[in-house]
Amino acid sequence: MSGTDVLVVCENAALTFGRGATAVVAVHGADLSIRPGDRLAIVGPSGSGKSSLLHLLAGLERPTSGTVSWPGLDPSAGIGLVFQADSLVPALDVAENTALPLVLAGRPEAQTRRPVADALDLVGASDLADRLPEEISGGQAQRVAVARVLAQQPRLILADEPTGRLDHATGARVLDALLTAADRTGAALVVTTHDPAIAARLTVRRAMHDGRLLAQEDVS
Ligand SMILES: Nc1ncnc2c1ncn2[C@@H]1O[C@H](COP(=O)(O)OP(=O)(O)OP(=O)(O)O)[C@@H](O)[C@H]1O
Repeated sequence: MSGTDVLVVCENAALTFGRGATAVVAVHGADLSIRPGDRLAIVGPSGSGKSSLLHLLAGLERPTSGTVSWPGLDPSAGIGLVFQADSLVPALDVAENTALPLVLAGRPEAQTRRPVADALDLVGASDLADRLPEEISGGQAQRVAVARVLAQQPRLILADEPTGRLDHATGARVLDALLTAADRTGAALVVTTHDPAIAARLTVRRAMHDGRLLAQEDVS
């Protein structure tokens, strides 16, 4: 595989918040490459640095030292982020919420219908299209949040604790949606989780502990 097939590369990438005595090293020099088709779980307890690492991969934070680069990807267009917190707009129905990033990017509404319908279908939420966020469950809302990312057809999906606040069965369904979508679109998928059962469903797992990304445990 050539170098430009690599979507994102972290080389000794570190992220420190604050300075001096109160500085917190959220990520110690992390080395990581993500390629098309990868299915990676970053596993660790609360505060271990998982979100911080994901933010580096997304380009939302700049490394304090080391580098993060995207040789085979335009990070402003090719990355889809699924956040843990509820992020649906209450006044918009499910279809409008799913279309929102495309509309904000300037796509005419008529051209959003197909990708929105496809994305809702992929997560099994087509029947919710006309409902408002207050009319759906937390698990359904999280699947819609996944659909909203899928509608943008990202080549790299970064999901930060997408199942964190859901019961086990609902969380498994959200993960099903992410895995199915990644398989069908060929996207790479990175999921952070503290749940070993969720991590077990990804192909490769890497543990994080006190900001350190530990060696790979490849289960494929
Ligand atoms: N904006 C910030 N300013 C200061 N410290 C921060 C900031 N963001 C994170 N931290 C600190 O960095 C460390 C890693 O936090 P991070 O959120 O990356 O961990 P996490 O593993 O994702 O935790 P959780 O599962 O609870 O979200 C923690 O000590 C946290 O308090």
